[in-house]
Amino acid sequence: MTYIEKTLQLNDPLNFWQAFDQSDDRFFWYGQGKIIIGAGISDEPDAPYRFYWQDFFDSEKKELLSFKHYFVMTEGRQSYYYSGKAVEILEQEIPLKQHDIAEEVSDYASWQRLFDRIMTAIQSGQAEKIVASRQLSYTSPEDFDIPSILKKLMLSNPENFVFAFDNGSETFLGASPEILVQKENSAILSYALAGTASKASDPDGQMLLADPKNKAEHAIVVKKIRDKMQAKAQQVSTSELHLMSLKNVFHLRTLIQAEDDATSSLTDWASFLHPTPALGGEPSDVALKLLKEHEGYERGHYAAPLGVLDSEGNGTIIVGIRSATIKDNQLTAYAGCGLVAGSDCQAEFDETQVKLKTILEAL
Ligand SMILES: C=C(O[C@@H]1C=C(C(=O)O)C=C[C@H]1O)C(=O)O
Repeated sequence: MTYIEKTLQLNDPLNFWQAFDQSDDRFFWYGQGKIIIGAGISDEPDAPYRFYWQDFFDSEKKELLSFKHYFVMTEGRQSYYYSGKAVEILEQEIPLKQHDIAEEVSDYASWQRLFDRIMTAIQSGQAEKIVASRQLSYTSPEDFDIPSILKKLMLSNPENFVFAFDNGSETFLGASPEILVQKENSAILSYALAGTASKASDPDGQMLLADPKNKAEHAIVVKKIRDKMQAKAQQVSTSELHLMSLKNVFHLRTLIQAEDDATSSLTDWASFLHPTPALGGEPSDVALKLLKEHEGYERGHYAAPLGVLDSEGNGTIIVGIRSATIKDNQLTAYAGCGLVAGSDCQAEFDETQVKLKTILEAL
């Protein structure tokens, strides 16, 4: 083992994030009671964790990164793993900041154009479902404060996975509710997460659970993930359809599980399942081609696989939704939703507005 372990007792784990130079690559992960922070790229073969990311469209663009320094917090116990020289972690109060953001210009006209294109493809039978998205830009008079945003994301979204990847020049961060694939030895799990209602209009989610359009949209995702899992693993099972309750929305969720003794790696699984019809569409090739041509921006990390693997190769890969890219005082946020026959342009736009709140409420 080239890593040395030291016990820490930080009042705020974000002090670890802060301890590294702005030019160091860093990643942050919070989910299922665990916090993992990595800093300073390393080529050590025996890192305790590795961080994975993949581009949304370009499957060749992906990386599995190891770091020199790790902060790991599980069940209240904190460890610092380092290879080389330890860095002193100073304890400071990390204040919650309120950013004074300038309103974005309305993009409804371009949303309507994209919506019309997609609905034409759906109505002519070329596709069953296509997930359209928006990119919005915001400016703050001061640089955005990443630790403050991460803290707010964790406080408001305990059910989500909060993540950040800082490549030394910009930060991609968010609070995603959606597991693309989780692996615990031979046990594989994926979420079919599609179908959304705002809590403001459907306070207990019962309208969503009974809604035929949302259920049909959801069923497309379940079928695709289940069929794909069946091609690669045994004992594929699906849970009952149920609600996932988040801060501002409910989603329809079905858990899909399988046993894989054939030793496909977690990252193989991620590349195999991505993009599910929850983020791309069905058929996938038709949806991706249309999105590439007409969405009007490059998705990059948005809706793309991103996650953490331990030294045994077990871990969790989520999709980078409810997310934003931040560079200094500029922020670009993303939100999308699935379009199917019967979708309404204004209602879908409103759904993306509610999804954007995950990021906007953390600023
Ligand atoms: C595309 C996004 O979310 C996805 C789309 C959903 C939907 O259309 O109902 C629900 C959850 C996610 O799979 C997003 O948040 O940007």
